[in-house]
Amino acid sequence: MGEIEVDVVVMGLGVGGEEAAGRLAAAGLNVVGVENTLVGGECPYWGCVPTKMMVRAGSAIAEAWRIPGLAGVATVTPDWEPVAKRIREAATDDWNDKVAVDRFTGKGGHFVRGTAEAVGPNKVQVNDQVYVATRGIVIATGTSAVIPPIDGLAGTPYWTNRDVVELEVLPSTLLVLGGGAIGVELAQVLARFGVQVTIIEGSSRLLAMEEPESSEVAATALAADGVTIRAGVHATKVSYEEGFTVSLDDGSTLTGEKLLVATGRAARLAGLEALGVDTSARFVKTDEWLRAGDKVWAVGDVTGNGAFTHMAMYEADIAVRDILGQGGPAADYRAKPRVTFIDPEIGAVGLTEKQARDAGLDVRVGYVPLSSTTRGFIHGPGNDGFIKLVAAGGVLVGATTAGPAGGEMIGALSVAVHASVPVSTLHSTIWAYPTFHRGIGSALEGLLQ
Ligand SMILES: Cc1cc2nc3c(=O)[nH]c(=O)nc-3n(C[C@H](O)[C@H](O)[C@H](O)COP(=O)(O)OP(=O)(O)OC[C@H]3O[C@@H](n4cnc5c(N)ncnc54)[C@H](O)[C@@H]3O)c2cc1C
Ligand SMILES: NC(=O)c1ccc[n+]([C@@H]2O[C@H](COP(=O)([O-])OP(=O)(O)OC[C@H]3O[C@@H](n4cnc5c(N)ncnc54)[C@H](O)[C@@H]3O)[C@@H](O)[C@H]2O)c1
Repeated sequence: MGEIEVDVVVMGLGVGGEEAAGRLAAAGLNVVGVENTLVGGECPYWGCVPTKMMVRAGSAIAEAWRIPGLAGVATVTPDWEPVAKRIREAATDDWNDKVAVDRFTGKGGHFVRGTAEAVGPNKVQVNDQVYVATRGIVIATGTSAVIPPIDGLAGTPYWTNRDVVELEVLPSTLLVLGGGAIGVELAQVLARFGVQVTIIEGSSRLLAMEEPESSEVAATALAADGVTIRAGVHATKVSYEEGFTVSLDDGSTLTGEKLLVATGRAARLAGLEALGVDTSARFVKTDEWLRAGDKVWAVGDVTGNGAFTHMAMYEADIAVRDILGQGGPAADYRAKPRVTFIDPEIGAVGLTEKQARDAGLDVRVGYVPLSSTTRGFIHGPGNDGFIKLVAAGGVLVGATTAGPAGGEMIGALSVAVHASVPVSTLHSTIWAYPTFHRGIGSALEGLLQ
C-alpha cells in the first residue's frame, strides 16, 4: 500500500471538520478531508437546520392558536407534508452533499469519501490509502446518539433524531426517552402536529442541566401543548410488537406507536488509538489551542466542550489559527451560549446559579418574569418566560433568557459575560422600550439590592 504525503488530514467533515479543512485548504495547505457520510455532518442534515424548520412550523401553528382574543378567529389544520418537503428539498437536498463537497474542493481541498482510521501518530488510512500528515491531523468525528443499555431496547426498531427528521408521515403516538434539548424540541413540535407525546426523563426535571426555572417553563409549555411528562422515572424494559411497551421503575408501563431515544450523545472515538488519544475516556481531551497531542487537534462535539454548532465553529477557528501559526485568542469557555428552541425559547450563557455557587463564588441573582415587563404585558398570550442574571465579583457569570425572543435576548448577555462588562455599566445602559430585552434592566435591579 502506497503512502501519500500531505500537510493536513481532517477526520470527519461535519460542522467543525468542514470549517477547519476548508479554511486550511483556502490558506494554501494540501488538505485531505475525509467523510464517511455527508459533508456538513449532523447539523444540516439531521440536527439544527431541519429541526429548527420543524420548530418554525410548530410555532406558526401555536401563534395561530393565539389569534382568538387577540385578532379574531383562525382555523388551523396542521399538515406535516409541507414540513417534510421543506426539509427534504430546501434543507437537505434530499440528503445529498454535492454542494458541500464542491464547496470544499472549490477551496482547493482534496475530498475522500470513506472512514478514516489512524494507523500511526501522523498517518491516516482511508479505503486502502495511507496519508502521511506532515503538519497535523484534525479529529472532527463528532457524536452519535447514545442508546442506553435498557433490557430489550437494542432489538427494537427505536428511532433517533435521524428517523424523526426524515419522517414523511407522523405516528399517532410517540414515547420520547430523554427530556434534554432533543427530546423537548421534538416533543413540542410533534405534539403541535397532533401526535400524542410522552416524555420519559430519568432526572427529576426536563432540561436538567439548565436553571430550574427553565425546566419549569419548559414543562408548563409542553404540558399546555398536550405533552405528558414523566420525570424522575427510569425505563427498565422495552419490548416491541406492532407498538412499543416501556416498563418504568415505578411499576407502571407506557405504550406508544414509536419510541424516540434522545438520551444524549457519545463521541465517535473509533480508529483514533494510534494518535495517542485515550479512547476509554468519553471525549477527546484538548488544551486551550484544541491540541489533543503532538500535531493532533480535535474540534467540535468530540471534545465534549459543548455539543453545539457554534462551539464546533469556534473550536475549528482556534485550531486553524494554531496550525497556521496565526496566534490570536485561545479557547475561553466562560461564555458558552446555548438556546433550546422550544416555545418559549430558552437562551442561556455561562454558569447557572447552582454552578456558580458550587464554584464557591459569592453569587447575586437578578430575576424578572417576562409577563411583568411592559413588552410581556403587550404580548399577552405566549408571553411565558423570565430573565435571570447570575453575578459574582461585579460581573455577570451567567444568564438565562426565556421567552418569545429568548434566543435573541441572550446575545446581549453573552457579550456581557464574555467581555466581563461591569454590572454597573450594564445598569447604566439604555434598553429600548418596549422590547423584551428591556427586561434585562429590570433584572439588573435585583443584583444591586
Ligand atoms: C436533533 C439535533 C438538533 C440540534 N440542534 C442544534 C441547534 O439548534 N444548535 C446547535 O448549535 N447545535 C445543534 N445540534 C448539535 C450540532 O448538530 C452539533 O453540535 C454539530 O453537528 C457538531 O459538529 P461536529 O463537526 O463536531 O460533528 P458532526 O456534525 O457529528 O460531524 C462529524 C462528522 O464526522 C464523520 N465521521 C465520524 N467518524 C468518521 C471517520 N472515522 N471517518 C470519516 N468520517 C467520520 C461523521 O459522519 C460526521 O459527518 C443539534 C444536534 C441534534 C442531533
Ligand atoms: N437547540 C440546540 O442547540 C440543540 C438541540 C438539540 C440538541 N442539541 C445538542 O445535542 C445534545 C444531545 O441532545 P440530547 O437531548 O440527546 O441530550 P441531553 O444530554 O441534552 O439530554 C439527555 C436527557 O436524557 C436523560 N436520560 C439519559 N438517559 C436516560 C434514560 N435511560 N432514561 C430516561 N432519561 C434519560 C438525561 O437525564 C438528559 O436529561 C445536546 O446536549 C445539545 O448539546 C442542541
